[in-house]
This record gives sequence, structure tokens and C-alpha cells, in this order.
Amino acid sequence: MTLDLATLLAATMAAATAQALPIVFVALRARLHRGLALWGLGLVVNALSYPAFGLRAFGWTEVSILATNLLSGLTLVLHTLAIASFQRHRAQPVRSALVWLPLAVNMVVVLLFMRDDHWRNILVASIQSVMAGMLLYQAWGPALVERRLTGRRVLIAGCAGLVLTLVVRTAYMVWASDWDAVYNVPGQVQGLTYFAVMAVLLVNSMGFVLMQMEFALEQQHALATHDSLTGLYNRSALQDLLPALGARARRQGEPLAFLMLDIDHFKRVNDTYGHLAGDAVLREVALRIRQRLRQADVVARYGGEEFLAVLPATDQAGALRLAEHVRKAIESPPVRLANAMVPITLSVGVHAGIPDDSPRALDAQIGLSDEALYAAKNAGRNRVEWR
Ligand SMILES: Nc1nc2c(ncn2[C@@H]2O[C@H](COP(=O)(O)OP(=O)(O)OP(=O)(O)O)[C@@H](O)[C@H]2O)c(=O)[nH]1
Repeated sequence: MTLDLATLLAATMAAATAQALPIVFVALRARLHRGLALWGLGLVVNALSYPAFGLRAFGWTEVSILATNLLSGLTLVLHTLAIASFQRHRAQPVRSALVWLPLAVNMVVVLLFMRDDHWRNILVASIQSVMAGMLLYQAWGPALVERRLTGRRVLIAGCAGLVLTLVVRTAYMVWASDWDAVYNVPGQVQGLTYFAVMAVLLVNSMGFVLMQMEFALEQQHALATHDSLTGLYNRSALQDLLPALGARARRQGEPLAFLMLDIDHFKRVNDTYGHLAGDAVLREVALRIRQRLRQADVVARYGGEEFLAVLPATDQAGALRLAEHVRKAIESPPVRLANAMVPITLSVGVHAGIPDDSPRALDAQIGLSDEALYAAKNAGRNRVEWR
């Protein structure tokens, strides 16, 4: 079997389409994926660039040159925008106008140098290097805090490979072109670019799909472990974290402190201002509690209007000081709602001690902080008690 150019292009187009369609299908069905539809569209556009290249065989050289450049440039633009769409709220995306600009310049260059293969190929490769650089910059995620996604690393590697390919292509064409020949792209350069671009597209798509998957898993994990109203840990996540906190306290011989915090007469807030106002108060109280604790402290929404804070390496005196600090922070200023200032107070039960190694040691400590809370409620509320 001989593999002529037409067969090679048809096979490549089939592979590119097979890569594009499942992504488009998933993106259209599950709209929560961010940027996946744009990515899929980019792959469809890329698949079309192969028959566009093949038009040369029918003598439509100029149409082919225009269409191939437009479609391959558009692939880069759509993929850059897809990553920007994924990054939104996480990193400063490149401005859309800036992404389209090199494509526009690319097309002007193609039109101006239509009959000059030498300069057109060199200039187009340079402009596409810039576009690939933008793709890499976007994948890198400037100012992005969260860098640990494996998919992102794959994408960054792919984008870096593309930049390298295009820079090498530009340099090689300048250095090794036969300037007297009619068609000046050396065969090795064409082959290298062809295979590198195909490989990069595969790697990048894999990376982008992995990023989506990891992000979805991360979101699911956050939903399962956090209270949706306050953003604090939920009770079951706290139960999962407690054994490790207890074991560390035992190993290091340091006390673990428990603060059981409960909003006073919260039912009245709901009855007076409505349930939505009650929710806003819960959010604000949670925020003020969290702000007063250290990074290593764990706070959970333990019940409706009850919170439990677990403070590593904190003795009774320290825990009481902190509890008083939090109580005051809730008492003043009152919580500001759209049309009211709501005075809120908090009762706190405190217990601290080194947990022993009995299986119920931590439950017993929590029980003591709960007892202390009841004592605070019985003693008139808006106060701190300890056991
Ligand atoms: N808005 C709102 N209210 C909630 C939520 N969860 C629980 N509550 C309300 O919190 C109130 C708790 O009332 P109680 O257990 O009687 O306690 P309290 O009124 O704070 O009185 P003390 O704790 O004894 O000071 C109930 O009215 C619940 O409906 C929530 O997610 N949002």
C-alpha cells in the first residue's frame, strides 16, 4: 500500500474529527464544563484545516493557503479562549482582543505575501509562535494560586512543545531555506511541524479534559465536605479530621481545645427578620469566627446555629481568651442587613486537654465543651464557660 498525500490528509482528518466529536458532544450535554465547547470547536476547526490543505492538489493554491492559515490560527485562538474561560475567577485571562489580534495580522500577512512563499512562511511561523506563546501563557495561569492540577501540567508541557516547534520551524526556515527555489519550506521542517502539531493537539486535549475532570472532582469534594451556606467544614468532614488532630495532640503532648459556639435566641432572628436574614446572619457569624482563628484551627458548622472550633496546641487559658475574643467580635458591631442592624450574641463552651488514647476520648472532650455551652446558656447567654 502506498501512502499518498491525499490518504495521509484523509487519515489525519479522520483522527482529528474522532478527537473533536466526543469533546463537543460532552461539552454540549453537560454545560457545567468550562471552556470545553470552545476547545471542541477548536478541534473541529483544526480537523477542517487538513482538507483545506488538500485543496492545493486541485490547483486552488491561494484559497488553500488562506483557508489553512485561517483555520490553524483559529484553532489556536479558540483554544486560548477555552483556557481563559476555564481560568475565569482564578487567574487574569488574556484580553480577548489581544488573542484575536495576531490572527488578524496573520491573515493580512498571508494576503500581502501570497506570492512570496519565503517571506510568507517565515512571517506566518513567527506570528503563530506568538499565538502559541499566548496559549502557553494562558495555560500557565498568571497569578494562579492553584497549580497542582495534573491536567494543567500536561497542558503546559504540550503548549511549551508547540512554542518550541514553531520557533524551531521559523529559525530553520530562515537558516536552511533555499532562497532560489520556488517553494521554500524544507521537507524536514514540514514533516517535523506536521507531526509535532498533531502530537501537541493530542497532548493538549488530554491535558484540558483532565483539568476539567480534576476540577469537577475538586468541586464535588468541596461540596461533600463543606457547608454550602457558610463555607465552613460540615459535621461529617470534621468527624473525618478529628482522629488525625487527636493523634497529633497525643504524640506531641499538647492540649487540644474545643470551642462549642451557639448563637443566642437565633429563632427570634428568623421570626423577626425572616429566614433569609437568618441565613445572612449565619454567614456573617461564621466569617467573624473564622477570621479570629488561626490557619491551623478547624471550624465546622456543627448544627443549625451551632459551630465547633478545634484548636491544636491550645491550653485552657488560651482557649478561654480566644473564646472571649470571638464572643466580643460577634456582639459588636451588630450584623448589618439590607434594611436592619441585627444585634447578635454568642454563648461559648470551652474544654481543653491532651486526649488520652481511648477510642471515645475526643467525643468525651466535645461532650465537655457542650456541657460548658449549656452552662453558659443557663447562666444568661452571651458568655463563655469551661469544663
Ligand atoms: N435561617 C436559618 N435558620 C436556621 C438554620 N438552621 C437552623 N436554623 C434555626 O435556628 C433556630 C434554632 O433555634 P433554637 O434551637 O430554639 O435556639 P435559639 O433560638 O438560638 O435559642 P438558644 O440557643 O437557646 O439561645 C431554629 O429556629 C432553626 O430554624 C439555617 O440554616 N438558616
